[in-house]
Amino acid sequence: MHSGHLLVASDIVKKFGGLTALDGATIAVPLNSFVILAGPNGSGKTTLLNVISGIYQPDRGKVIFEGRDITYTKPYIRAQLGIARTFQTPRVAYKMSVLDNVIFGYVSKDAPLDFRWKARERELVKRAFEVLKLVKLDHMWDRPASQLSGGQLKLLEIARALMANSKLILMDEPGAGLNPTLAHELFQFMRDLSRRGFSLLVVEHRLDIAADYGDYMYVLYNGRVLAEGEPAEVLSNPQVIQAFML
Ligand SMILES: Nc1ncnc2c1ncn2[C@@H]1O[C@H](COP(=O)(O)OP(=O)(O)OP(=O)(O)O)[C@@H](O)[C@H]1O
Repeated sequence: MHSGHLLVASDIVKKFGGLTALDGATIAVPLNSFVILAGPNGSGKTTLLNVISGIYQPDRGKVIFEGRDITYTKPYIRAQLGIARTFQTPRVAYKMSVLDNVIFGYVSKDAPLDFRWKARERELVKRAFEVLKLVKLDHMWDRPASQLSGGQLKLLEIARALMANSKLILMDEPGAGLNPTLAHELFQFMRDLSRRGFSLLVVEHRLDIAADYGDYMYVLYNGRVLAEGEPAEVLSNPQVIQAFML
């Protein structure tokens, strides 16, 4: 089961004291795919992203990335292996330029100063520009990140993940706070990325929009997978409709 997948999180249980946030959830992300993780508030979506990125360790279950068991590996090791995470509120350095955000997002903040200096070498700057071109922010390279719009900040976070050569990008509600036009553009961009060698696992509430672009959807409910499959099909499942109404 699930052979050939980039990531498999199987039978994940995560408890917070007496509360069971995840209760045996299993999801898989194939190579080159855009997978949507949906579910009502409190169903365990963010907790599952945190278990996959290593912020939490599960009480039961396994996380397998490229065939390797990473259930108990530290977040920075997972980042080195190719797992990137973006957050609901973009975590960028607002006073730094767009270009420096891409470069220094790649070089860890606790890296020694001379290493950080080396990061400015030509090759890295060149690559940062290529990545910025990909997210269409190259014309803004010397502006402080504070001048970017909400949608552009999300693209900047994606740029940092691309700069780090990530294979799997975990995103928490990228569509939040964007107008419908921008949300469509962002999801289209994410779909394009998934056709260029990156896989995405995305927690999203704007399902009316995201469903058009995702390859596969999981719906969590009370910490378990209630339904999975092609997005349009999943969203017309009566159990799913009921879960979202409760
Ligand atoms: N660090 C924590 N300590 C205690 N309880 C937590 C913690 N993190 C999450 N929970 C609880 O676990 C459950 C699942 O939360 P989680 O944030 O994963 O849900 P979610 O599906 O992402 O919800 P939302 O859509 O509202 O973001 C909730 O009941 C939440 O209160």
